[in-house]
Amino acid sequence: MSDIREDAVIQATGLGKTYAEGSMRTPVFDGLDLIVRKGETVAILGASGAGKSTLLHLLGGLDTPTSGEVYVGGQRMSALSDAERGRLRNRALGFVYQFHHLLPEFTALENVLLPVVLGGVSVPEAERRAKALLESVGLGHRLAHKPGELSGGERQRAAVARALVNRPGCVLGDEPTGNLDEKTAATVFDLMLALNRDQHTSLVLVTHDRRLARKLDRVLELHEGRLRELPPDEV
Ligand SMILES: Nc1ncnc2c1ncn2[C@@H]1O[C@H](COP(=O)(O)OP(=O)(O)OP(=O)(O)O)[C@@H](O)[C@H]1O
Repeated sequence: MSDIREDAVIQATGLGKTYAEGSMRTPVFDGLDLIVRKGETVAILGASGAGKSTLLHLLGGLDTPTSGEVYVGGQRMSALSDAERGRLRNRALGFVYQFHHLLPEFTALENVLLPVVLGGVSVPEAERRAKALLESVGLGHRLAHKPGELSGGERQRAAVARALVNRPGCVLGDEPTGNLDEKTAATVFDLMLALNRDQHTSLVLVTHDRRLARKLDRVLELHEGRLRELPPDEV
């Protein structure tokens, strides 16, 4: 039985993934250990195909490991039913992707509201929270705009607000600014860091951009199936 740390929002032990389709097997990594502490920010770097998205999916309970375990808020993901895992994900984790995944027919406010209402919070309280968050990401004047009526940076900021609305312990971002121009990417990245400081939400962000990665507390590199912490002068 591995040591499960109390200050970990996410902990992975001996994590391995091999994709298997018919007779084709694609080993990605094996035996990875990772601890994300409360309030900590972690960058994951690695070449294309190194397994960064795979790792993030496993940490977020969106895919099942071939070996090892993931603990979210101290709960072993593999011990939960699909429904329990879904509830834990909705409560304890937020997700931001390269493409915003906002629902096109809903306004910015409704998009941010959805996860809270699904989490069982009353509508007035959910609305209060969603509005406050949209204001803090600079979208207080765009509540009634649908995604198609927002700029790329505004859509990503709305996606960040949606990821944070259930006050998760950790936000997992897969290239959250990868689809934005350099300046907007830096703005959205800095915004995520500011929210991390205000709300002590941990961040695990996959990025190709070393300059952005340097802003985080720790930088890990996934290379040939191993996860290595880079010293600051190597980032
Ligand atoms: N569903 C799948 N079935 C089989 N192989 C897969 C599957 N998904 C990913 N892979 C393979 O696993 C490896 C890791 O993929 P992953 O998407 O995690 O890489 P990545 O580091 O996120 O890459 P990128 O930076 O290009 O997005 C790749 O070689 C990929 O081809």
